[in-house]
Amino acid sequence: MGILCCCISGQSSPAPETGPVPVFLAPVSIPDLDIAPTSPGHLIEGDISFLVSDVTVNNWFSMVTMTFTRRRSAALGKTAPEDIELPDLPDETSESKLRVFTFEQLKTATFSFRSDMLLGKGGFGSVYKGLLKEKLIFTGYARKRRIAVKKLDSDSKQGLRQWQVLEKHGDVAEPDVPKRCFHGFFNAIDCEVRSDIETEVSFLARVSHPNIVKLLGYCQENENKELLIVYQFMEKGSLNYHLFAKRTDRLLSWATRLKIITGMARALSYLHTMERPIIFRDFKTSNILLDENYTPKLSDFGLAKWGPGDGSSYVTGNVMGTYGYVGPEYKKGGKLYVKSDVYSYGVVLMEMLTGLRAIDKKRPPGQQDLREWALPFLSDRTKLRHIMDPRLQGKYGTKQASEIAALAVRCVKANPTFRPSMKEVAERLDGLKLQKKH
Ligand SMILES: Nc1ncnc2c1ncn2[C@@H]1O[C@H](COP(=O)(O)OP(=O)(O)OP(=O)(O)O)[C@@H](O)[C@H]1O
Repeated sequence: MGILCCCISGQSSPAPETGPVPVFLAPVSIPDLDIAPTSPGHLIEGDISFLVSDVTVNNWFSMVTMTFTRRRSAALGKTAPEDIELPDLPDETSESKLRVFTFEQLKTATFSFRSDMLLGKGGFGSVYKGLLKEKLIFTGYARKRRIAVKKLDSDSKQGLRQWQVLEKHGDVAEPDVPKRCFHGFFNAIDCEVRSDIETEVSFLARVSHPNIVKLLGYCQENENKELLIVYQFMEKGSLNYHLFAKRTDRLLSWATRLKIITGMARALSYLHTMERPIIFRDFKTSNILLDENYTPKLSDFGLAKWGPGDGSSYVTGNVMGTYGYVGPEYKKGGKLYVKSDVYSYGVVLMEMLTGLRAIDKKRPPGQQDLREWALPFLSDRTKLRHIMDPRLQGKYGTKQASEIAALAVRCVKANPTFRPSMKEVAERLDGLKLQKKH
């Protein structure tokens, strides 16, 4: 892969007072990033390499001009150096744009996978916070870009675990657990048997949406048997951490809840209306991540599956998902529809209204399954307030809440054909003009 390096010239002319300083960019092919500091105007060093190799010249141009503008503003006392932020990586994530990391790079970024960098553990590995050093030599400013690194356990059992969740409750037959095997990240998508991590990367590499977590790259070092995935860092972690917290400092306001459900409806609608639809299959609060502004992003495509591509309405195969969120047509009948995601979305809507988990064995009998218990309250406007999350202390839009409750009831209909499409759900939520503040 050719690497572009931007050289700057023409610095002798005085910089204008406003607007970006003119810079001249010359693409130069260089063999690696140990650039001899002899050519004037090198802007980069260290781990900035991925920016150089991944961004287009346009991105480079905006980065350079921005840096100049900020540097000059800083000199004029307008901006403190620590305010400097690098532009985000390009939005389009495609296979070719993904960065291939070495294990050493990710080890350094996570301080050797230090325990205090651990963000959480999931079905097939642990997720660590990482800091990638990026330095702009020209300005002398450095910054660390935050990333999230998912490290696959050597013996991943996610598929098995998901099966057990369903099986424990006696809802499915003895599962035929797929054997773990590795096809390579991008060849696996059409294989019947593939690992969750392959599925995750191969789907995430094909999608791009503001409400879907961005895949930045991966590391696949066979000699070390290491498989790692690198994502954008999501500051506030997963939705369930906030929604079910007892602590009031993690309380999600009504406006934030609306922002989250609207963003998720858009993400699912995007997946379902792709040329060949993608069924997410494991929609739940722990797979919704929140950034610093509580913008929600769908994550964890480990169970995602291509939807029907031949005009039929469902696909079949092993039943996978999480108990409490799986529609009856799939759980009992093994038929997976695009609208099976709509069912799971409806259950999440109920959780967002009530602040209660989809399934909680600690609740009194009759209340343990949220869908069963909440349906009569959700269907009757006059009863809705009895089940609204008490932590909201009544601070919610009554009309909005009843409209969302009515949507939830439609989403969890036993027959998938009676459920709305995610496109319709997204449009209805948009129509409520919900996104004023969080
Ligand atoms: N991009 C990210 N930024 C910040 N935190 C993250 C990110 N991805 C995951 N995490 C954290 O790591 C935890 C584990 O994530 P992971 O996707 O492995 O598992 P999960 O979705 O919680 O569980 P499972 O995979 O079993 O469904 C999450 O709950 C979340 O708190």
